Amino acid sequence: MSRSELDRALDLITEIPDFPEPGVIFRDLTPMFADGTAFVHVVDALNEAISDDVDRLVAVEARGFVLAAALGYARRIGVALVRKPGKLPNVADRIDYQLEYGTATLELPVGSVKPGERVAVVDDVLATGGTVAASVELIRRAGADVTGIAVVLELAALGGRSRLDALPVHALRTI
Ligand SMILES: O=P(O)(O)OC[C@H]1O[C@H](OP(=O)(O)OP(=O)(O)O)[C@H](O)[C@@H]1O
Ligand SMILES: Nc1ncnc2[nH]cnc12
Repeated sequence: MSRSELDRALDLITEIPDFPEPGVIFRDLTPMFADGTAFVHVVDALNEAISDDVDRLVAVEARGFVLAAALGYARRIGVALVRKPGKLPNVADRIDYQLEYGTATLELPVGSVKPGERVAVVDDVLATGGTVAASVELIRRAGADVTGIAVVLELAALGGRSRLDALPVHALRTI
């Protein structure tokens, strides 16, 4: 894939000022997800960024699910669906964390990550890093190893990378 095709795909991400609250510039990836060509290029680029020896993907509700589902299908590996609270009937573990705009809780389904597995975390946006850091903690508490993190967009000013214990973070675009 040429760089310009991926750039064209990422250029579909739009900036929405003051959403979901005043002062936040929200990066809306929905136009990129809605464009079939862009979606293919973004998923292919994420796939290249994730090491070949990964046993499982972990994704966070909701936008992370869309990316991880496509990647899991392409690789023929399973996806652990880390969810917002109150959705899962069988919770293995839960963690509270800070978001750019508020606080949140994430829950890991029972049996979705197994001890000793090599896991990559997939999400759309890395902002403060709270979401990915919480996912990494859930994975480690389940006894698995996080080998890397792949995101579409990194908001560097929010310092997410520094919260991730020097884990390899691959962002398709950093702004
Ligand atoms: O690095 P952080 O500061 O933690 O922020 C990044 C997270 O924020 C967004 O999720 P959001 O909670 O808005 O949920 P959504 O995917 O359901 O829209 C985004 O999809 C990431 O998961
Ligand atoms: N500014 C932002 N835009 C989109 N998703 C986000 N998640 C956290 N901060 C975000």
